Amino acid sequence: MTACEKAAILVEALPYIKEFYGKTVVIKYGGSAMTDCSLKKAVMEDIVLMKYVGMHPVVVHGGGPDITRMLDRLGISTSFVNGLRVTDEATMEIVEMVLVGKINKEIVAGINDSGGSAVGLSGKDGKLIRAEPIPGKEVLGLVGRVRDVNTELIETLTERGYIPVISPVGIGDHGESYNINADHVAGAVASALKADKLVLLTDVPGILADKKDPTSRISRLRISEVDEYIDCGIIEGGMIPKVECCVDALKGGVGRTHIIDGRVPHAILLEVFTDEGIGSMVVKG
Ligand SMILES: Nc1ncnc2c1ncn2[C@@H]1O[C@H](COP(=O)(O)OP(=O)(O)O)[C@@H](O)[C@H]1O
Ligand SMILES: CC(=O)N[C@@H](CCC(=O)OP(=O)(O)O)C(=O)O
Repeated sequence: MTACEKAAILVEALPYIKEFYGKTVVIKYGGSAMTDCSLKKAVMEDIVLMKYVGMHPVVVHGGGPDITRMLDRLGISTSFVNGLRVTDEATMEIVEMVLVGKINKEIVAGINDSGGSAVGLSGKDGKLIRAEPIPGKEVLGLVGRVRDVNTELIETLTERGYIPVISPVGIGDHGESYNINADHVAGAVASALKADKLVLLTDVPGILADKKDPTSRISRLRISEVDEYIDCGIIEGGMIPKVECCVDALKGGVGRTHIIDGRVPHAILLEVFTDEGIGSMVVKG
């Protein structure tokens, strides 16, 4: 690549840097996209770069595959209903250990190693994510939904130059833990902060019309089309909470929502700073 071409790439980013200067971008980093080390490093670098050009990235992470691996090792069986893990007390203990104790600290260390200052928080810290059981879903046990987000804590950190990294474990009225799908937490955090963008990183090129065909990406999906896609089974499993979270976020005042392929190196940079629209956008209407 010539020096001129390199400069052209930097200049292409200029309008986006200007547009998002001082704006909040919530990034959901899903367990399925946490595969190899170089990809993880690229995600950390993208987040740190966003911070240094004046945006306020806020990270919400998942870790479903790691939780499942740990439950397997301990001989605890696990199951999902519409993408949500059925969570009894023994499962909750492992969910919290893996998400808060392991994955959160790995991401914090990775961001710090790439030159940022990350602060790891579970939903219990500063009552960040107050949660309650999902009505009518008793079968899911300790799975919760977000009742309230302590935005002041997040804003205090971001304004002082820190990058908050949030685990999707909520706190109930009596200090009890709730397992919340990380997509739902990301959507609720983005809405509460009135974020400009919500970016969900996962392990597929976006919402696919045919899950077996990676070229069948739907680049824009309107809110009004979502139920039909879920009812006919095109969107299923782990993609359901993702799309629902985009819908809730848009209704909650978030500017744009994107589901992108975290297996593409520097997918966040491509999404935020270039003209290339990657992944799927869920839009109003
Ligand atoms: N229509 C669809 N398009 C793409 N992926 C889909 C679709 N329906 C279901 N999926 C599944 O959703 C998965 C992503 O959700 P999940 O595994 O929970 O990811 P993450 O850990 O990133 O939250 C994909 O790997 C895919 O198997
Ligand atoms: C209720 C529920 O399903 N909680 C999720 C929390 C982690 C998560 O959401 O991880 P991903 O983003 O990697 O899927 C779970 O137990 O797997």
